[in-house]
Amino acid sequence: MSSEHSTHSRNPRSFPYELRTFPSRLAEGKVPEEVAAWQQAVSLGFHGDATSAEEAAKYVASEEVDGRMCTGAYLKDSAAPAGAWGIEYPVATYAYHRKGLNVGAGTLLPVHQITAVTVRPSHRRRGLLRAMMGSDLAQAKAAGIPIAALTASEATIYGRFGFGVATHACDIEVTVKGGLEFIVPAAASQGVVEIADPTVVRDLHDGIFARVHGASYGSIGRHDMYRLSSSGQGNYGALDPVKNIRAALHYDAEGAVDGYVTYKPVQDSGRSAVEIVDLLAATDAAYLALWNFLGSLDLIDVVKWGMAPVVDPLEWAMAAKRLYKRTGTEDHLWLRILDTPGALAAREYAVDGQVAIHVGDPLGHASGIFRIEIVHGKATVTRCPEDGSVTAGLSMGVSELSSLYLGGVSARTLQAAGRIREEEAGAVADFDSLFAASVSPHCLTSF
Ligand SMILES: CC(=O)SCCNC(=O)CCNC(=O)[C@H](O)C(C)(C)COP(=O)(O)OP(=O)(O)OC[C@H]1O[C@@H](n2cnc3c(N)ncnc32)[C@H](O)[C@@H]1OP(=O)(O)O
Repeated sequence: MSSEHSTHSRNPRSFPYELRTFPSRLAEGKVPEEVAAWQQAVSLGFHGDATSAEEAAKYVASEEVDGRMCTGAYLKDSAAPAGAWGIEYPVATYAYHRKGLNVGAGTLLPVHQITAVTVRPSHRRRGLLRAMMGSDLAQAKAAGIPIAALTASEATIYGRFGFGVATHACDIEVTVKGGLEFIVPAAASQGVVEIADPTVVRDLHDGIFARVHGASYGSIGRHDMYRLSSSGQGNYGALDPVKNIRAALHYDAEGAVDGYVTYKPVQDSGRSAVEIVDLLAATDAAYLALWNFLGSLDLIDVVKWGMAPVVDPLEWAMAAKRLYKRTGTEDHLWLRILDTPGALAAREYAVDGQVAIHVGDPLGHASGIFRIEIVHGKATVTRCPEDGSVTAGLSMGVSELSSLYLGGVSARTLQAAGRIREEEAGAVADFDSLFAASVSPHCLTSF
């Protein structure tokens, strides 16, 4: 039995549950009962509708593409009467799939993406999340995965497990009444934008996303359901196509599609608005041209988007910068380094230099003193003895290192926030010169 399929036993008095891990996959075209019960528990945890058999089959078919592994926590025994949710329904759920994280220089680092974390209301605050997380991160580390990731329902949950915010997403509102004016109009009118049936986006999604992913620092792989949700062809909780979603494609000079936007009209405090469902642009030209198109929509006052980058070229392209309003900024991608040398050596660095850091990790996966030496943009990371012979310039927790990893926040900022300690004068500045990123990391994927 592989470690990923193991059953864990604990003292029944303190932990009357067993954890079981299994793949989300169809068996002879049908959803296995264990997987169906797990899907119901997830719906319950997120206050969704009960999942129909037809929906469960579609979810599982999609999750099979991702190689999703599900963990359930099951009561070892229960006095529940027949028909009630007894030992066959998990009281807690947890899942992962593994894709890639763009860490620069064309490297897609294997990443362990955690999702579908729920604990039944009647079993909360008894350590179920802690048990599932502890067991899962240990297995990911043992499998050689250098980093874990999630997008969180609340910002207060995951720091204690060593996760740190690595990217943010912004809510923006762009006033487009009368059209968008660009400082360099030619930069926003390359190629052609044309309306398409949204089903076309479902089929184009994977190819275009692969290009965007490969080119976008901080991007994380998308699960299969994105083909449907981006194109309005269904999502968790609602598999019927959404009728008011529209799509426009961007064609490059050779006539190849290198970007798209899907959007839908919404009423917004008396204003006529469209909301972007998904916008993928493999080139700068496609990005501005798609915005130029959105700016040309008649009868629309404002375009809204919830996934804009922290530093957005659109804002700098617009003649009337004040018509671009950032209405919110939220934590988006949380990372959790599991293998400090592996993760740090994979990242791209702009300048050469060296720094030594001390990393604390209550779970032990990432902790130690590490010397990071960068030559020609490549890091060599050496674990140092902890016998006092090596002094680290900086001390931080794994959550802080995970936030610093992509350069989305500086060590100076975390020092000012009281979260990292400078042990040797100048170490914060040295660290920042090495870890600074020329582009702000941005991730267009939630999971
Ligand atoms: C990646 C994702 O899937 S994000 C989705 C997360 N899921 C949800 O939001 C669904 C609704 N919420 C839930 O199902 C549960 O409340 C969960 C999963 C958030 C927490 O599960 P629990 O089993 O209650 O957590 P557990 O008892 O293991 O608590 C572990 C620690 O986290 C803390 N904690 C748990 N939930 C929260 C919370 N919502 N906010 C702040 N702290 C929390 C606990 O206080 C405890 O802290 P401590 O060990 O430092 O004392």
